[in-house]
Amino acid sequence: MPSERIIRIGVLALQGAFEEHQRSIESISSTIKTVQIRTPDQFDDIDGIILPGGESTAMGLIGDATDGLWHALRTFVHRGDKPTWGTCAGMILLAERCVGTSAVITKGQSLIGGVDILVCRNYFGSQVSSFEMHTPPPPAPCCAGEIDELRDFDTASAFPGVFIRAPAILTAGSDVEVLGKVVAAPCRSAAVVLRELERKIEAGENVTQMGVVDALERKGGGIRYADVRLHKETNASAEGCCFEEEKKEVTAMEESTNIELPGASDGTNAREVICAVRKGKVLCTAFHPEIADDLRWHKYFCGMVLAAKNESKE
Ligand SMILES: NC(=O)CC[C@H](N)C(=O)O
Repeated sequence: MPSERIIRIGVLALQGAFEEHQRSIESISSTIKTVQIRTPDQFDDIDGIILPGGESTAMGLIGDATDGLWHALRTFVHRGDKPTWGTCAGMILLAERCVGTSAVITKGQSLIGGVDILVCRNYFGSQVSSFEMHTPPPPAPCCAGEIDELRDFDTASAFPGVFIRAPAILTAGSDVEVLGKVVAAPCRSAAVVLRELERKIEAGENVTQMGVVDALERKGGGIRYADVRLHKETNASAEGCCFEEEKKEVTAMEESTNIELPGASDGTNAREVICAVRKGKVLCTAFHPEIADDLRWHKYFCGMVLAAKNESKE
């Protein structure tokens, strides 16, 4: 195999599921290799990069503290000639706007940006609320004819989306192609954030970042986290109560603390959110394809890398 036919995909290796991505990519074909990226001088030698899932706040802190790394990564992504794929925390890094940011960082989350999306961190709940659900499959990879293993692609069956403390995309700009949506209720802290976000939007504010704590501490009309109950939870517990007194208590709490979210007409707060997008050469997925037993998203990304490599030769 001539070396120019080898594809080299970098995987940001500061923290998180980078080894799982490497295993998935390398199991596709012997012509596709991966390399762990930790320093700014490594970007010239790769044909594309994956920003893995893990913890976006931690990655931002490490990235900012590593001389030149965040600058090199921003340059790579924003130049837009080679593909980037962010999964879960990696997707958060690629967002232009982010709500539900951590209380640990007061100066805001250190984002790479590049995709006009507004993400809500931890929309689907905490680590213990991790789950798997059917999500739309990716489109067939382009240039599939060039690598045997990318052919015969199943575009019909659902993809097993693994959501681990996953973010949701709330809105996407007009230049962003939506590749997948799911219907899900926000977890309690995300519901607080969404309600405050909606209030700010109605007041004409342009929100680029907002922390959970910012949403909670608003003066006059602010709510205490401990008081918050979602419709789904309160309804379920009221039904499950054995004692009248307990039932009354739950009902009273429901009246005073339910969060009315926009679009929650069915009383469950469930809403349609976006879980996969593409903007030019940047791909984002909210879930973790690297731990699903299904290589289709990895194959789709390899198709993007192959197409960009062909383009650069023209
Ligand atoms: N599995 C993940 O990547 C979780 C992402 C995490 N909630 C974050 O904000 O970074």
